Amino acid sequence: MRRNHPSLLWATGSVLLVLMAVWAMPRFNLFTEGSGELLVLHLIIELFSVFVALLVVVMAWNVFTDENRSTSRTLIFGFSVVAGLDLMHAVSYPGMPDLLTPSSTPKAIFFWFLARAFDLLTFWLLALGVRLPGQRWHALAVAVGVLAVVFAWGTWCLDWFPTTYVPGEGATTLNGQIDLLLLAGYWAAAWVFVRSTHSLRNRYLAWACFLMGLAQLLLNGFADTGDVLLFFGHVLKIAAFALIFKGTFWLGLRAPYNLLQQSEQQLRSKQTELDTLLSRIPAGLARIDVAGRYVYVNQRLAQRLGQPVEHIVGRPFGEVIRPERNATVGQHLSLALSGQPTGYEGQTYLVNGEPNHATVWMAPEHDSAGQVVGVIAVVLDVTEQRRLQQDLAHSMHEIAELKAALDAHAIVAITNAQGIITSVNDKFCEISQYRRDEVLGQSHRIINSGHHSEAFFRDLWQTISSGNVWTGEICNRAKNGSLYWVHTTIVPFVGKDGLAEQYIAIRADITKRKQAEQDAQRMALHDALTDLPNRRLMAERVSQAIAHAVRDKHVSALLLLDLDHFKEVNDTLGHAQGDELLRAVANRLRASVRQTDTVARLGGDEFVVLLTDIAPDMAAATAAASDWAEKMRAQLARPYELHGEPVIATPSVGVVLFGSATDDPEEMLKQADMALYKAKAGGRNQVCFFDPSLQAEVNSRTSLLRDLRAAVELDQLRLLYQPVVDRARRVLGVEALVRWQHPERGLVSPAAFIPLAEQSGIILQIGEWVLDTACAQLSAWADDPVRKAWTIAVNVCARQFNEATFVATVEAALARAGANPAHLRLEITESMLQSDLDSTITKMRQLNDRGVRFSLDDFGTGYSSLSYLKLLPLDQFKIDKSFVDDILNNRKDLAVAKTILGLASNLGLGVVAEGVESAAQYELLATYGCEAFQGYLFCKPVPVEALPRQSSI
Ligand SMILES: Nc1nc2c(ncn2[C@@H]2O[C@H](COP(=O)(O)OP(=O)(O)OP(=O)(O)O)[C@@H](O)[C@H]2O)c(=O)[nH]1
Repeated sequence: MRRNHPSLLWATGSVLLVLMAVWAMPRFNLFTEGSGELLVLHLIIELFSVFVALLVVVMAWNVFTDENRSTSRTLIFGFSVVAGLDLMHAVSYPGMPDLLTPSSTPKAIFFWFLARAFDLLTFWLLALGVRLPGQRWHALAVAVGVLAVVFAWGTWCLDWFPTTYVPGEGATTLNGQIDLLLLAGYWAAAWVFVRSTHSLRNRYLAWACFLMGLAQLLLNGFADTGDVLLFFGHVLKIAAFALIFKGTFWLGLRAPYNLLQQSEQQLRSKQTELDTLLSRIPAGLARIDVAGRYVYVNQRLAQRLGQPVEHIVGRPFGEVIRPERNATVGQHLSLALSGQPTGYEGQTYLVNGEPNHATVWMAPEHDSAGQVVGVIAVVLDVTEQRRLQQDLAHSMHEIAELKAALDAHAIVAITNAQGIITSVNDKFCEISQYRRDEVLGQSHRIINSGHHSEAFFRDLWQTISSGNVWTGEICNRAKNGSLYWVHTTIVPFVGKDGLAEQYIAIRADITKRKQAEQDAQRMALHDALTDLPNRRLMAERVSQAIAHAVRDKHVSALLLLDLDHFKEVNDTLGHAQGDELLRAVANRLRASVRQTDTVARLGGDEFVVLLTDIAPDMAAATAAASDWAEKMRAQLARPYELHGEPVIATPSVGVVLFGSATDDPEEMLKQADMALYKAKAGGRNQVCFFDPSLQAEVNSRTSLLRDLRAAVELDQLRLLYQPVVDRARRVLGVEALVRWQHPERGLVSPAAFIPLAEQSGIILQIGEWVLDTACAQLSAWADDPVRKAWTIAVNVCARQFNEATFVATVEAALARAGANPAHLRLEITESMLQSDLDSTITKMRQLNDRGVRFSLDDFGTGYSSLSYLKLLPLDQFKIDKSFVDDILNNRKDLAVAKTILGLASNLGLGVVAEGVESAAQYELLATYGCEAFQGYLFCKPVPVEALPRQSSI
């Protein structure tokens, strides 16, 4: 509406101006009625209207587009009628030559009114958008019909039309009323045009209607045909027709032209858009004509071909592409030109020499008649795609290999989120012994061994269902009921919602390792020889037994058993037989206890029996334990049969009872050991109970041992020397004897500390010290004229001699002191010769080769086999003091001494008699050939300073 305001203002302004002009203007006749000028002018004006109306018709006939056809029918009909009627009006104007009937003002007015009625009708049809049916020629034919009727009416039947003009009086009232009616009709039409679409045409037509109305206003009430108002009215009509022409011309000629321009513009922009699109799409495009020439290539293809677009277009493909592609491209082009779409993929090289993969499609292009006019080719670079495909294939291959490797080595199962097995590999079936169809659809419960607690599986599910990896060891049960262990890793596959969708379980068979672990664990807690629990397990069992005993208020007993002289079995029958005996002992012990009791081997020939809950109180327990212990002692004391030979191995048994919370396993074992010690000391093959008085004895042993350990470092050991003399009492050498000078205990006798030193191993340290000291002494005597020929005899105990490093230790001592090995004499005992004789001989020979000499100490007290004596590099025998002591009264002792002397003589060895305390002993021994003597008769063991300074005593 706002856009119409200026028009409305103009219209209102024009109306007011015209009305004011008409009002103010003096009325006069411009032309004399019927004058020639008037006629010519009127004719020109009307012919102009006719011309314009005909132009409109011609334009509507030819130019209007299809959608305006209906409008064009209205225009053709309306303006054909108007042109005809205006022509009739002009021709019938008074003064014009007569046409069939005389020209007259009423006749001219009749045709005028009808002409206006039809142009008003046409305006309304256009304003209301009424579309006339039929074809253009229908509209023209109806118009011609109407004209014929109206012409006939105006020519011959004018009387039928009301009088609108009276000559001499002018226009009638009716004339004025018709004018006003027309005016109203025009302006109403103008208003409808304004209110309808705001097209340019409608605006022109609105103005035309308005001017036509205005013309009718001027024509209203004109006096005669020469009236100035009549003239102005016609002028306005010309103006109105000019506007009609303008409006219809715009619609009919300008608008299509504009449309054309617009279309061209759109076409151009579409073309640009298309070009941009075609150059941007990730494919090369080409149109090739039937002659194989490029009609179009997009930028991408041109780049690919390495030439600018303008160089390619118009040239045959063979000149543009690489020569080696000619055959393939030509072949497919021919196929496409034959009307068959085709495509291929191939490798080529780009201008920069890079290899390139492309897929090419060729499709025939047809014209409207269906003839093939060319080919559209699409070239798609698939290098990256191929590379990805290759990578993918490679990855797939790798995954397949990985899977194969996994399947070959791991047990794999996949389950859904609910734990239902959806896939298993062959290994799974192999180890579980289930067929694949037996496990698919089942949960892992099918292989549950019952070994693990519910909490174990709860924890597992909690871990994996929250998206975490679970790793652990699981014991499963195979179909045949056997158990197998797997190291398991369960990996959840988490979906987009963060929840596990499926699980993959990868397992490794660790049954063997588990078995080994269990074996190792068993070995750690059991004795390999007898398969009895060992010391560690026994300690645990004792702790448990203490707890039970306290809880149940029962007394239990711990028995410590040690075979008597087992060492002799080893020594005489061999270690293997010793083992056999230990196993037999273990079996007898096992067989003689209840299931709830425990038999353990502590080591060597020591066994422990734990008898739980034997009685409710100590008195009863003592009796019960005594019975048990006696029973066991008797069982073990029965002869054994080792390789057909009967062997006796009695046990000594130490018993300790327990039942209070303060009992400590280690302490109890010590107490049992004390009782055992007592049994051994009491003559063996007997049972002794632990008695607190034993404790004191043990304590004193312990403190002695503690002091002994420190003795060497604190320099508390002393070496005494006892001379060895010949028959003329000339000193041949000395025997070194160790003593312990304790600050509080005083001089401790060797009998008190040497066994303890041997048991505890301190003897090694002491032995080394003795060797060092003796060698140093030899070295010190090297320049002494009296003592330089003396030998020093050093006692070597079994433990020391059996050390693998014994030879090296002696050599090192000699080397350190720079002593002459020939002056060192090592005294070994018979018992040392009973085990591993070969090694003994080797060691002795090694040292003997260096010059060291050997004496066999205490000869006659042991079980020396005479046969091997000759194998040993011995230098002398020593007759034990026990034979010398009673040699004067005891014939047997004398016989032994004589035998030794005889044997030595036969073997070419020397003999030293020990413990010679009286001259009678000395003389008797000398009588039987003894050449060397040692004893209080000559000299007690004395410090080096107290040794005689002269060569004889
Ligand atoms: N055959 C065999 N002998 C062993 C084994 N372990 C230790 N021995 C030997 O067992 C012997 C234990 O000796 P002891 O108990 O100290 O002494 P014994 O000869 O039994 O004398 P008493 O116990 O004092 O009556 C030593 O000779 C060890 O070498 C073993 O596993 N097998």
